[in-house]
Amino acid sequence: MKLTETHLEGCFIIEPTVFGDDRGNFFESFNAQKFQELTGLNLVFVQDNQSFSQRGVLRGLHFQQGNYAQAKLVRVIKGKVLDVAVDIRPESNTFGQAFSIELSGENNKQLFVPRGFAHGFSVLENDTIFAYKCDNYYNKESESGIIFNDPSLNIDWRLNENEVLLSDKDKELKSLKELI
Ligand SMILES: Cc1cn([C@H]2C[C@H](O)[C@@H](COP(=O)(O)OP(=O)(O)O[C@H]3O[C@@H](C)C(=O)[C@@H](O)[C@H]3O)O2)c(=O)[nH]c1=O
Repeated sequence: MKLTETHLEGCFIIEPTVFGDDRGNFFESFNAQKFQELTGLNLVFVQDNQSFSQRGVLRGLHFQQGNYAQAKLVRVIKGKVLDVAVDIRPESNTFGQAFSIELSGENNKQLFVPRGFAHGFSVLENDTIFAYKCDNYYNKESESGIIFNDPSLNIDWRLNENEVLLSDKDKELKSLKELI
Protein backbone atom coordinates (compact mmCIF):
# COMPACT_ATOMS: atom_id res chain seq x y z
CA MET A 1 0.00 0.00 0.00
CA LYS A 2 1.48 3.29 -1.11
CA LEU A 3 0.48 6.86 -0.31
CA THR A 4 1.17 9.81 -2.60
CA GLU A 5 0.43 13.37 -1.50
CA THR A 6 -1.38 15.75 -3.81
CA HIS A 7 -0.84 19.52 -3.91
CA LEU A 8 -3.92 19.85 -1.67
CA GLU A 9 -2.92 19.22 1.94
CA GLY A 10 -4.66 16.19 3.41
CA CYS A 11 -5.88 14.90 0.06
CA PHE A 12 -3.87 11.89 -1.09
CA ILE A 13 -3.73 8.95 -3.44
CA ILE A 14 -3.59 5.42 -2.11
CA GLU A 15 -2.43 2.49 -4.21
CA PRO A 16 -3.05 -0.94 -2.72
CA THR A 17 -0.58 -3.78 -3.18
CA VAL A 18 -2.05 -6.03 -5.86
CA PHE A 19 -1.15 -9.73 -5.87
CA GLY A 20 -1.54 -11.21 -9.34
CA ASP A 21 -1.47 -14.89 -10.22
CA ASP A 22 -2.84 -17.31 -12.82
CA ARG A 23 -6.37 -16.84 -11.51
CA GLY A 24 -6.40 -13.05 -11.66
CA ASN A 25 -5.53 -10.81 -8.74
CA PHE A 26 -6.21 -10.03 -5.10
CA PHE A 27 -5.83 -6.88 -3.02
CA GLU A 28 -6.96 -5.45 0.28
CA SER A 29 -9.23 -2.61 -0.78
CA PHE A 30 -9.23 -1.32 2.81
CA ASN A 31 -7.32 -2.22 5.97
CA ALA A 32 -8.00 0.06 8.95
CA GLN A 33 -4.66 -0.60 10.63
CA LYS A 34 -2.56 0.00 7.51
CA PHE A 35 -4.64 3.05 6.60
CA GLN A 36 -3.99 4.57 10.02
CA GLU A 37 -0.26 3.75 9.92
CA LEU A 38 0.15 5.23 6.48
CA THR A 39 -1.97 8.36 6.91
CA GLY A 40 -1.65 9.06 10.62
CA LEU A 41 -5.41 9.61 10.59
CA ASN A 42 -7.59 8.17 13.28
CA LEU A 43 -10.97 8.25 11.63
CA VAL A 44 -13.76 5.73 11.49
CA PHE A 45 -15.57 5.03 8.26
CA VAL A 46 -19.25 4.49 9.09
CA GLN A 47 -20.92 4.27 5.68
CA ASP A 48 -20.06 2.53 2.42
CA ASN A 49 -21.71 3.77 -0.80
CA GLN A 50 -21.80 2.42 -4.32
CA SER A 51 -23.14 3.86 -7.57
CA PHE A 52 -23.48 2.54 -11.09
CA SER A 53 -23.31 4.87 -14.10
CA GLN A 54 -22.96 5.03 -17.83
CA ARG A 55 -20.43 7.17 -19.70
CA GLY A 56 -21.35 10.83 -19.59
CA VAL A 57 -22.81 10.81 -16.08
CA LEU A 58 -21.36 13.55 -13.92
CA ARG A 59 -22.05 13.43 -10.17
CA GLY A 60 -21.05 16.46 -8.13
CA LEU A 61 -19.55 18.55 -6.90
CA HIS A 62 -20.96 17.57 -3.51
CA PHE A 63 -20.28 18.09 0.17
CA GLN A 64 -22.19 18.01 3.45
CA GLN A 65 -22.12 21.07 5.67
CA GLY A 66 -21.23 21.63 9.33
CA ASN A 67 -21.37 18.68 11.70
CA TYR A 68 -22.24 16.39 8.82
CA ALA A 69 -19.06 17.05 6.81
CA GLN A 70 -17.65 13.82 5.40
CA ALA A 71 -14.20 12.53 4.51
CA LYS A 72 -14.37 10.00 1.67
CA LEU A 73 -12.13 7.21 0.45
CA VAL A 74 -13.18 6.67 -3.15
CA ARG A 75 -12.37 4.10 -5.81
CA VAL A 76 -13.65 2.45 -8.96
CA ILE A 77 -14.47 -1.25 -8.97
CA LYS A 78 -15.24 -1.48 -12.69
CA GLY A 79 -14.91 1.08 -15.49
CA LYS A 80 -13.24 4.48 -15.35
CA VAL A 81 -13.89 7.96 -13.94
CA LEU A 82 -12.18 11.28 -13.65
CA ASP A 83 -12.40 11.98 -9.95
CA VAL A 84 -12.19 15.56 -8.68
CA ALA A 85 -11.65 17.01 -5.21
CA VAL A 86 -11.96 20.76 -4.61
CA ASP A 87 -10.52 22.42 -1.52
CA ILE A 88 -13.22 24.64 0.01
CA ARG A 89 -11.64 25.03 3.46
CA PRO A 90 -11.89 28.82 3.98
CA GLU A 91 -8.55 29.03 5.83
CA SER A 92 -6.63 26.93 3.29
CA ASN A 93 -3.82 28.29 1.09
CA THR A 94 -5.23 26.18 -1.73
CA PHE A 95 -8.86 27.29 -1.29
CA GLY A 96 -10.74 26.98 -4.59
CA GLN A 97 -8.15 24.66 -6.18
CA ALA A 98 -9.06 21.31 -7.70
CA PHE A 99 -7.20 18.01 -7.94
CA SER A 100 -8.19 15.50 -10.64
CA ILE A 101 -7.21 11.87 -11.05
CA GLU A 102 -8.28 8.98 -13.25
CA LEU A 103 -9.58 6.10 -11.13
CA SER A 104 -10.36 2.82 -12.79
CA GLY A 105 -11.02 -0.84 -12.23
CA GLU A 106 -7.62 -1.38 -13.81
CA ASN A 107 -5.37 1.03 -11.90
CA ASN A 108 -7.12 0.32 -8.53
CA LYS A 109 -6.12 3.77 -7.28
CA GLN A 110 -8.05 5.34 -4.44
CA LEU A 111 -8.40 9.00 -3.52
CA PHE A 112 -8.78 10.19 0.05
CA VAL A 113 -10.90 13.34 0.08
CA PRO A 114 -10.80 15.02 3.49
CA ARG A 115 -13.59 16.93 5.21
CA GLY A 116 -13.79 20.48 3.88
CA PHE A 117 -13.65 19.40 0.24
CA ALA A 118 -16.26 19.21 -2.50
CA HIS A 119 -16.14 15.99 -4.50
CA GLY A 120 -17.39 14.82 -7.87
CA PHE A 121 -16.60 12.57 -10.79
CA SER A 122 -17.30 12.20 -14.48
CA VAL A 123 -17.86 8.73 -15.86
CA LEU A 124 -15.59 7.88 -18.79
CA GLU A 125 -16.75 4.30 -19.49
CA ASN A 126 -20.11 2.55 -19.60
CA ASP A 127 -21.15 0.31 -16.69
CA THR A 128 -18.85 2.00 -14.20
CA ILE A 129 -19.17 0.94 -10.58
CA PHE A 130 -17.96 3.58 -8.11
CA ALA A 131 -17.52 2.79 -4.41
CA TYR A 132 -16.56 4.88 -1.41
CA LYS A 133 -16.30 4.93 2.33
CA CYS A 134 -17.48 7.92 4.39
CA ASP A 135 -16.53 8.91 7.93
CA ASN A 136 -19.94 10.48 8.61
CA TYR A 137 -23.50 9.52 7.81
CA TYR A 138 -25.59 10.87 4.96
CA ASN A 139 -27.75 13.78 6.02
CA LYS A 140 -30.10 15.13 3.39
CA GLU A 141 -30.58 18.51 5.09
CA SER A 142 -26.82 19.15 5.09
CA GLU A 143 -26.26 18.45 1.40
CA SER A 144 -24.68 21.19 -0.64
CA GLY A 145 -22.64 21.49 -3.80
CA ILE A 146 -20.94 23.51 -6.49
CA ILE A 147 -21.93 23.52 -10.14
CA PHE A 148 -19.59 21.29 -12.18
CA ASN A 149 -18.76 23.96 -14.75
CA ASP A 150 -17.98 26.74 -12.28
CA PRO A 151 -15.70 29.01 -14.34
CA SER A 152 -13.50 29.77 -11.33
CA LEU A 153 -12.63 26.06 -11.01
CA ASN A 154 -12.15 25.49 -14.74
CA ILE A 155 -12.23 21.69 -14.46
CA ASP A 156 -11.69 19.62 -17.60
CA TRP A 157 -14.10 16.74 -17.00
CA ARG A 158 -12.94 14.99 -20.20
CA LEU A 159 -16.50 14.69 -21.54
CA ASN A 160 -18.12 16.39 -24.52
CA GLU A 161 -20.51 19.11 -23.41
CA ASN A 162 -23.48 17.41 -25.13
CA GLU A 163 -22.94 14.07 -23.35
CA VAL A 164 -22.91 15.35 -19.76
CA LEU A 165 -25.77 13.81 -17.78
CA LEU A 166 -26.57 15.52 -14.46
CA SER A 167 -29.21 14.86 -11.81
CA ASP A 168 -31.94 17.52 -11.55
CA LYS A 169 -30.43 18.46 -8.19
CA ASP A 170 -26.96 18.94 -9.66
CA LYS A 171 -28.28 21.15 -12.48
CA GLU A 172 -29.41 23.66 -9.82
CA LEU A 173 -26.10 23.92 -7.97
CA LYS A 174 -24.47 27.32 -7.58
CA SER A 175 -20.94 28.51 -8.22
CA LEU A 176 -18.40 28.58 -5.40
CA LYS A 177 -18.49 32.38 -5.50
CA GLU A 178 -22.27 32.38 -5.03
CA LEU A 179 -21.98 29.97 -2.10
CA ILE A 180 -19.56 32.06 -0.05
C1 LIG B 1 -25.36 10.20 -1.05
C2 LIG B 1 -26.58 9.41 -0.58
C3 LIG B 1 -27.75 9.42 -1.30
N1 LIG B 1 -28.82 8.73 -0.84
C4 LIG B 1 -30.05 8.73 -1.66
C5 LIG B 1 -30.64 10.10 -1.96
C6 LIG B 1 -31.20 9.97 -3.34
O1 LIG B 1 -32.54 9.53 -3.28
C7 LIG B 1 -30.36 8.89 -3.99
C8 LIG B 1 -29.32 9.44 -4.97
O2 LIG B 1 -28.59 10.44 -4.28
P1 LIG B 1 -27.66 11.49 -5.05
O3 LIG B 1 -28.35 11.94 -6.27
O4 LIG B 1 -27.26 12.54 -4.06
O5 LIG B 1 -26.41 10.57 -5.44
P2 LIG B 1 -25.01 11.03 -6.02
O6 LIG B 1 -25.22 12.18 -6.95
O7 LIG B 1 -24.30 9.86 -6.49
O8 LIG B 1 -24.29 11.62 -4.70
C9 LIG B 1 -22.96 11.31 -4.41
O9 LIG B 1 -22.12 12.02 -5.31
C10 LIG B 1 -20.73 11.88 -5.07
C11 LIG B 1 -20.01 12.77 -6.06
C12 LIG B 1 -20.33 12.11 -3.68
O10 LIG B 1 -19.27 12.63 -3.35
C13 LIG B 1 -21.22 11.51 -2.63
O11 LIG B 1 -20.91 11.97 -1.36
C14 LIG B 1 -22.68 11.73 -2.96
O12 LIG B 1 -22.99 13.11 -2.77
O13 LIG B 1 -29.71 8.19 -2.94
C15 LIG B 1 -28.78 8.01 0.32
O14 LIG B 1 -29.78 7.36 0.74
N2 LIG B 1 -27.62 7.99 1.05
C16 LIG B 1 -26.51 8.67 0.65
O15 LIG B 1 -25.45 8.61 1.33
